[in-house]
Amino acid sequence: MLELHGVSRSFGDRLVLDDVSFTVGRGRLTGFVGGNGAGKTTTMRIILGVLAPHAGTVTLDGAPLAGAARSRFGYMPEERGLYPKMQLVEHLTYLARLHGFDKAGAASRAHALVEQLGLAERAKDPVESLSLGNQQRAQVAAALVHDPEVLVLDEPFSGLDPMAVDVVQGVLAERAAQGVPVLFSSHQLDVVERLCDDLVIIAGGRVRAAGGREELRAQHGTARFEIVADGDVAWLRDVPGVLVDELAAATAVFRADDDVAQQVLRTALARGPVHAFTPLRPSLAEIFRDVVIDAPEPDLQEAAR
Ligand SMILES: Nc1ncnc2c1ncn2[C@@H]1O[C@H](COP(=O)(O)OP(=O)(O)OP(=O)(O)O)[C@@H](O)[C@H]1O
Repeated sequence: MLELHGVSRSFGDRLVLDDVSFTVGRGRLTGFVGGNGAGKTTTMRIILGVLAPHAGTVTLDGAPLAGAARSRFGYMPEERGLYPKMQLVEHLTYLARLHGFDKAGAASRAHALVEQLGLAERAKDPVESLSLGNQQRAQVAAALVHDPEVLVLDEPFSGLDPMAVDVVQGVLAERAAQGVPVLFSSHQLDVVERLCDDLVIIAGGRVRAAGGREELRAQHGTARFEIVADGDVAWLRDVPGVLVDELAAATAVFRADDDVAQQVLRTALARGPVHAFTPLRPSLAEIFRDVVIDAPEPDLQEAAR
């Protein structure tokens, strides 16, 4: 397990990370979500050891990270950095050589990755001639070239079409299934919602929520239910503790706590057949609004003084 504990960092007198703590479990795809300037890249650079924290620790399975341990990390930085003139497969072979693979091993690794990321037909193309989406896939391949023990990816899904998202997600999920902690940042809440097991939501340099996707859905947002009955369900309006959001003849969406919802179901069944009764979990966008937008912005600069 990769763990950040109490990580803080300032630039000049600007505090940009404030007591950031979270874990990235083995076998879990962890999405790191936050708006522009929230502190995602800074956090990732600290994990990688590119930037030093001013306070706090980063550990892997409880052990502090030395340089050698980090050489087993795979990182896809925000600023994409492949040599534009180099052929894709040649480039990946070169990177594998830098990581200590022998010539044959490096070439076979490069070919396997090109294949896995759906770039086989582009293998001999110079990197600069690839479409943006394919360059992005190439960057993911570059982060994976040495079979890393931990994967940290800054916006790996940005600019990808839905098919490419699935390809990259498949590759990351496979690494996660092998026990690799995988942390990726994203602005695309719908993508994160679909792909990740765990979530870390950061805003203004502070972690606002972290945990399993389902756990967070259960904790945040209002519990809502949809009911589809046989006859009119307008009677719902008169049930104490029920707030009807939508009503159309035999279908309604309402808010209520779990006990009241169960009572509604019993009442509905006593009245006639119920075709569907579904808890509607809040979407990630709703949770994000709940924990980020609705929460008062902490005055980090004040806290830094
Ligand atoms: N080297 C630096 N010097 C000064 N300020 C910096 C530096 N790097 C980052 N910052 C500031 O730290 C804050 C967090 O930036 P960071 O890049 O970590 O955010 P982010 O969540 O990755 O944002 P984005 O989604 O826009 O990439 C920002 O206000 C940024 O301006």
